[in-house]
Amino acid sequence: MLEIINLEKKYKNKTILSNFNMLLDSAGIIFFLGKNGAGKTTFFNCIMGFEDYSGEVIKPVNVATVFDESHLYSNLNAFDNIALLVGKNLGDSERELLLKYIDESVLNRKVKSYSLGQKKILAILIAMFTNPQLLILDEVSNGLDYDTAKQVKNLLIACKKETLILVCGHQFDFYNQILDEVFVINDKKLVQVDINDFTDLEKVYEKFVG
Ligand SMILES: Nc1ncnc2c1ncn2[C@@H]1O[C@H](COP(=O)(O)OP(=O)(O)OP(=O)(O)O)[C@@H](O)[C@H]1O
Repeated sequence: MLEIINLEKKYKNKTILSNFNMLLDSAGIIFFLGKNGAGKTTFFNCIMGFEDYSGEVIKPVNVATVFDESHLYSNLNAFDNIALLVGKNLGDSERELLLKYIDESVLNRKVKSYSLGQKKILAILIAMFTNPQLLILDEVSNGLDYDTAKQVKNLLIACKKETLILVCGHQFDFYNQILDEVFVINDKKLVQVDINDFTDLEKVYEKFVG
């Protein structure tokens, strides 16, 4: 599903990511842990092809990403956003999923009136409606209250059954219970954590970064 071979990223002469290798061949949530400036977004940008790099990225054809909510059309309602950004009519199950997470009265309002959580949920749903084999979510847990975080977690659990989802973020509680694999990006290197030894992200941080 996703293979990274000897990926290296430099900005001018400064190496940010060195000799990254990774093979992910099944669906699930893959968490990338790293302190501020470790290179998580840069790695995601390389995978998406938004940055140049050396090495190889072998990825599925259909990849979706949610970096923030800025791509939503704020003067349009959710249905018009979906029509423009997904480019197809929703099927019954997709419509059901949409209504499960956002009330119809909200969906009919312009996106600029949405809460941050409603925008995030809509952005993730729009990404999912494009049927990606690979979904990349950069810091999707930022700024969510307890209930919205729970909703987004449930949505990700529903999505991860069939989709490979790469995530990063600093709210460890949010990710502890939903992740399937953990990688650490630290000191320019990518290290996979043995999931059999995994207890929680705080401990991984202390062991690999702190
Ligand atoms: N366009 C750029 N030019 C030069 N350096 C850059 C550029 N973009 C990112 N960097 C540097 O690359 C390093 C990695 O940044 P990146 O944003 O990938 O980190 P991050 O792990 O996502 O951090 P955070 O958790 O704070 O979001 C940082 O030192 C950053 O300053």
